[in-house]
Amino acid sequence: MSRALIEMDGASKSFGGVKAVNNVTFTIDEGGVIALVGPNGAGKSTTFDLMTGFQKLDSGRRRTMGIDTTRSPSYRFPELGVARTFQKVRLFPSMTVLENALVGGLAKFHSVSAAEGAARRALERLGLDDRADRSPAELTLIDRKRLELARALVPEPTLLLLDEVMTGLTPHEVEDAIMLIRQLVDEGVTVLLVEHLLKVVMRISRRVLVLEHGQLIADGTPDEVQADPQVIEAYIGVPRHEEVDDAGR
Ligand SMILES: Nc1ncnc2c1ncn2[C@@H]1O[C@H](COP(=O)(O)OP(=O)(O)OP(=O)(O)O)[C@@H](O)[C@H]1O
Repeated sequence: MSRALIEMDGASKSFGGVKAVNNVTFTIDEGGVIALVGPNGAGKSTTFDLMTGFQKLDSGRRRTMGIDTTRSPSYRFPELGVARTFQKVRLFPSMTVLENALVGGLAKFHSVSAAEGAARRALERLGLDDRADRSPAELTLIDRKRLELARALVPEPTLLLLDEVMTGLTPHEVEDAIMLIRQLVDEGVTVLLVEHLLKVVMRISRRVLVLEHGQLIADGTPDEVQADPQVIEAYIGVPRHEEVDDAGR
């Protein structure tokens, strides 16, 4: 069996009376693309926050690269090989594009010049190197997303968590994003996606986890998950025969 990168054991998180994540257990093993899907408010982003130390677990445990990180803060994760993007792009407006990318490498490299080298390589990869000295305010939405992805790549992660990076992209931009994800996988990066574009998810993932109301209701291959009645009911909300009818078959 391949190496366990992140193990969540009985993870729970509530906000007031809302159980955002409710006793969830899963392991993210190494290799390929894995997706975390579910309806709006199912707890996907909170699960990402719990996996990366951006939210404290109310109960349950977390291991990262085999180390108990249940109480570790978010800044420890890049050096462990885990990086992420956010659903709402988080950039520093008073810093340049290069500086925003470079921040992603400080915890890993412990030297500004090494982090700057990695940041320049990541910006080049995302096609932003010609705007390194600009303000992020001058970038379009897609380029701000690219910059956030560049920042996540700077520490050269083993596991990359992408929170809805394809939302709002044109079909052409989605294909570019898929190509980049596949290149990263070829280089040995494991990619965990939260994504609403189900067709894309089913095309590129080897494994799909489904959350509903904070609980894990399915975990399997795209074919297994799409055939699961609980998933069809909860997530797609349309009985299978109606879907088939819609497709004109
Ligand atoms: N910081 C917070 N404070 C209060 N409630 C929160 C907070 N973060 C999330 N929630 C609530 O927890 C639940 C799960 O939210 P979460 O954002 O994790 O779901 P999601 O699956 O990522 O949703 P979406 O697909 O809409 O992004 C929702 O009911 C949400 O309103």
